[in-house]
Amino acid sequence: MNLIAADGEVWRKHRRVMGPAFNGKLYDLVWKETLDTYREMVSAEGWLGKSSVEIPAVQRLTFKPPRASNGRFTIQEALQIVTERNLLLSVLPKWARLRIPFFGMRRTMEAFDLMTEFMHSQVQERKREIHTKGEEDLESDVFTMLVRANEDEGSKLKLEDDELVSYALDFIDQKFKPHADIKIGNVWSLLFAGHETTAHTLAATIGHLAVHEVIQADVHKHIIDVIGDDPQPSPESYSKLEKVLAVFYEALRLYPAGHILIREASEDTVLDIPKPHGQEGNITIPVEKGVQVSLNFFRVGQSSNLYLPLKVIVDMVGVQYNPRYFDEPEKFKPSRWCGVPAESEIFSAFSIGARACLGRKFAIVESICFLTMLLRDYKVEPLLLPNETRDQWAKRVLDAKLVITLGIKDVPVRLVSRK
Ligand code: HEM
Repeated sequence: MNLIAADGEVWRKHRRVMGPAFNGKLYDLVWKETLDTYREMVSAEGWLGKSSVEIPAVQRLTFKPPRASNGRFTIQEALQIVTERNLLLSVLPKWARLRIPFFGMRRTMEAFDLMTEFMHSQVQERKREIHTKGEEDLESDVFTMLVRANEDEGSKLKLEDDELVSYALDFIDQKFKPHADIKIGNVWSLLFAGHETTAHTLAATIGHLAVHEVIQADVHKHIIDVIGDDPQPSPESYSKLEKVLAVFYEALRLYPAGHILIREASEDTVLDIPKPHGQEGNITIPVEKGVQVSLNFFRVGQSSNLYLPLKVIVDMVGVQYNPRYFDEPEKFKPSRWCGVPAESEIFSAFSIGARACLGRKFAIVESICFLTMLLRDYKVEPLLLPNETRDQWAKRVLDAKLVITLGIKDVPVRLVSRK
């Protein structure tokens, strides 16, 4: 069980353990870490002193987690392999995983081992700190909170070892028969929830700014107005950078990383939903307790008034492209977010209500900081193929790609130094 998968009382327990870690102190830390990460990236990529650099896929940068290595490959590579491969692994019995000579299976298993070792070493380090440091000297980052809850013998909020760092995703047993052994501790679930989603959205933001020169110039001016050439802008700048937030929100609306949400009716109920945009009246759908609910409709025939509910999922792409809420929904128009209050439900890509994304502000602070620094220092241009126009680039690149989360295809760009 983990926070994302749990329901009812178990969910409440996990949320009570993790919720307090998502506070102002954490967001200041996220801001500072992101500044350091940005600087490290510029230096490690060898961009210093160059007037421009070409990046065949900007995802190569936005997907990079912290550096660490076991000599075979880095945590960066391991995490990428793990996120790409965990579904493939789940449909192979354990014994077959090391024996199957193709699909880079050995490398995949090594990546899992490295990630697991890394997680356990982090846990051990946090445990040492918990036992040796005083209360006031302990960090209040999410990882520390989770390990403390794991150490909290006798407490109602104790997290079991399984709930901390375990990982098993097996849908096939040793004899190739279907079964379900799923254990994804909170640390893994946070990694999956936070890493790919943010990385995809950053890539989509950069891709759209590359072809929307006027919008990019306006955002750049705004950044200069707010932080000037300060090499270490303070976390307080965050709340003033609303145009950077608007481009991030708009990219996330176009590519909602959490593209499906599963909901189960906890009691018999009736959904009363407006007909598609431009049509009068509502559709009423009875939903029985236990049914998994969809807000997506399938119209029977061209003109009939019969709608069949597809009772499977909440279709987040449908919500974000609904012309009832967004004019010209296919267009990249960040200005639609200007002046929208933070608590408005119109921005729903992190979901809304009790089960909304716990990492929303984490993701936003991190992304605003990264985009602000990148766009202040570099102009982003599309990296065109020979004889390709910008419009052709946009048609080729600005399209969706689905792995576990929804994202954008590889975004090739040129960064031109503004210094
Ligand atoms: C752009 C980045 C992100 C997007 C678009 C996003 C989107 C979402 C969505 C749509 C949900 C609801 C899922 C559902 O109800 O089935 C969710 C839940 C959640 N997200 Fe995020 N997320 C992002 C980043 C993060 C980050 C950085 C973290 C952690 C550091 C995080 C942690 C979580 C957690 C723990 C939940 C489950 C909350 C609960 O059920 O109580 N997310 N996210």
